[in-house]
Amino acid sequence: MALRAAESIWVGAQFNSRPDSPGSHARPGLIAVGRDSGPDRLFRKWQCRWALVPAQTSVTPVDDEKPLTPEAAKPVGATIHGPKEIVSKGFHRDLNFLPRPLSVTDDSSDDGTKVRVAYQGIPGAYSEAAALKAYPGSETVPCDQFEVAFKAVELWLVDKAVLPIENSVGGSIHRNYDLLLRHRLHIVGEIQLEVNHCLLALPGVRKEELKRVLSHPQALAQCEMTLSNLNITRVNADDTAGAAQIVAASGQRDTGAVASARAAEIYGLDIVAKNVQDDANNITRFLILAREPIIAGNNKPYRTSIVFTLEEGPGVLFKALAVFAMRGISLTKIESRPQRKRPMRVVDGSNNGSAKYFDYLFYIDFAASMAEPRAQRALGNLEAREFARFLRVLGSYPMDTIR
Ligand SMILES: O=C(O)C(=O)C[C@]1(C(=O)O)C=C[C@@H](O)C=C1
Repeated sequence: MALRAAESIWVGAQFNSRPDSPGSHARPGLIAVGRDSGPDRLFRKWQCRWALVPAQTSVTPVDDEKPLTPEAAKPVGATIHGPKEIVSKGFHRDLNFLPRPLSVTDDSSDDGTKVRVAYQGIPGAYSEAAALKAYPGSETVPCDQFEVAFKAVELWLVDKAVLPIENSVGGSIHRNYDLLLRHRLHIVGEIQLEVNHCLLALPGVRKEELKRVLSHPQALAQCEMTLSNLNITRVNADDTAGAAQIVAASGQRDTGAVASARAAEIYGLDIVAKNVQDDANNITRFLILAREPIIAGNNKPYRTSIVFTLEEGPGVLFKALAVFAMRGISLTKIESRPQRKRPMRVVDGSNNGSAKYFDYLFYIDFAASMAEPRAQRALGNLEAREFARFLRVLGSYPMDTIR
């Protein structure tokens, strides 16, 4: 029996199913196990595998089920491809009730209903457009804050969350980097959206009449030059569509909003100027988050996102990054964020007194899949050579290309 972990069993059996669905109970025979030693342990640690194991594991048997026989436990590989290929011997119930194994593309909910996707903002926000681009025909669920979207996934209120992480003009959305670490969701995909901002106002208003404009801070930053030229005061709002809604409700003719053409339609505003962003190529990259990771493949370009902290010493960041360069792996993004729980590090400079440094978390995206041995070795090296004090793989997922 493969992958019978002599070491610890560290992943539960409840993947891809709702807590109240019949398949969500831990079943004897099907459990996700991961080993914590061996050459590709990091990969296994992150990726987790399905294996069939006999009932005398720590899983509580469901009353009316027979324990799985060793014969039925044989086709370990079959569980990766789907429950239908599992030999049915030993089970009382329809095998379709079993939890689904992880899959590369996971775009339907377990019971065949529409995927529910959380986003921050209200209808007409760019994040809603990104959610629909990622999951056409899905049911989009507005959330008033980024953190609410994270919680909605964790609490099974939705299946996925689509959240902005960086913009080609405004840069990183730091709040979401921080939340990625604070919550235990997995990045299962990304989506890039061309953002074309419009200046919206009450019907009949000309853009010269506007004294004030409301929008999301990122959107205002993306239109910095245009708004300065028009000499308009900028006011922050929770999201672009929310700004449009406020303008529509306020009835103030001197107040406009920077938002999408769809927001103008929804909230009954006029578009007084189109494409008001400073850069014609204004692209926002969104992450797709889920409760379970996907199994990374290598049939298309993949990106992997990790976060780590470093040990002290000269050139440690250089050495950490070298583990990728030495294996020909390109880094596509590096972001550092202060460590909230340990913001300062005191380094004893002996005769010269001690110095205080800010302590950082490093978020790195690299262009390789965790299915590739070179990526597994790079991370193994990062951890084994002890450059990294803490390391977490946030996800390994197919890269999006502009469509
Ligand atoms: O306010 C919205 O419409 C959003 O979806 C948020 C957001 C962001 O947070 O960056 C998304 C895309 C644009 O870059 C501007 C704003």
